[in-house]
Amino acid sequence: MIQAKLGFIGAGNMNRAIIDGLLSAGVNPQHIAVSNRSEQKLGYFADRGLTTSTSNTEVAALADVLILGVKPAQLLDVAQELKATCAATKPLVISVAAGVLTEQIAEVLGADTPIVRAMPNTPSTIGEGAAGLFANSLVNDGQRELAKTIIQACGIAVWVEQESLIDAVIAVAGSAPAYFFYILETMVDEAEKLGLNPKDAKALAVQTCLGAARLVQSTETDLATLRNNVTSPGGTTQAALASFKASGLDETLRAGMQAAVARAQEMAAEAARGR
Ligand SMILES: NC(=O)C1=CN([C@@H]2O[C@H](COP(=O)(O)OP(=O)(O)OC[C@H]3O[C@@H](n4cnc5c(N)ncnc54)[C@H](OP(=O)(O)O)[C@@H]3O)[C@@H](O)[C@H]2O)C=CC1
Ligand SMILES: O=C(O)[C@@H]1CCC=N1
Repeated sequence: MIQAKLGFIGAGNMNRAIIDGLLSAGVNPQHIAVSNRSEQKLGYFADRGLTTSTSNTEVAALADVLILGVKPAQLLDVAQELKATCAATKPLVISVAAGVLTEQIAEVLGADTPIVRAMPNTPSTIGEGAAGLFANSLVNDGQRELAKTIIQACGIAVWVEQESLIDAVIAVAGSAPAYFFYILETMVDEAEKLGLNPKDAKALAVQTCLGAARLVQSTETDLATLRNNVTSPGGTTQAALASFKASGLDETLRAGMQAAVARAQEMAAEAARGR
């Protein structure tokens, strides 16, 4: 189990999801400290036995691993605030921010800073996260293992060897829970319009989503074959899929993922301009 002291900067949605995942995985709450600029969100963590503070430097001073979970636009200012503390304590830095490059963080914290960029997602909160990790050249093998252990406690994690691939991870995992929630919202709404009551509509749509995902995970059978197994020739599924195709669903999904990547690239430029 993780013995390192973990310091989380930012108590928002993503850091909270990681902390929830770590606590469910059995990480000692006394090994976790969390800061947030406003006090309100810290009560949740204090109630669970974590050290909390509105001072980022106070939390950073306690940390072997510092997880930066503020919004991208705030990340480099927060790094500036933490620079002196990090110079003294030399933590492994993990940034979960979309768009902000390790090089940009190192420009603020110092060129000798080991930095991992993690791109997790919010199902981490129930140990079902999917994350990508990239390490700069200062991260040693032990730190790589530690970073992966922390993120994997909340789900699965894969290393990418080029930082630009973190943007692909954003498109397929970081942002992607929202795509599925959006699809489910539409499916539930339409099922209601077709006459099902809201409770049954949601239960059926959500269980189908879960069942389909679990079926994929449980078998070597490829996705296209699993799809074909549902699609009787001349039947209802074929009619639905033909309608999706005719209205350009494939291109729509691809364009959405590309838009996520393009936005991540813009955010890196914005972070650079903001300083
Ligand atoms: N949400 C997601 O699904 C994912 C998010 N990410 C990344 O995670 C990061 C956080 O996103 P998310 O959790 O959604 O955002 P949230 O707005 O929920 O959380 C950000 C938190 O940072 C706090 N904060 C802001 N400035 C400071 C500061 N100077 N010092 C201390 N705390 C501060 C905010 O406090 P306050 O409440 O007082 O404003 C807020 O609680 C982003 O960089 C995002 O790119 C990555 C993958 C997925
Ligand atoms: O929407 C965002 O920018 C963040 C990054 C991935 C998920 N949420």
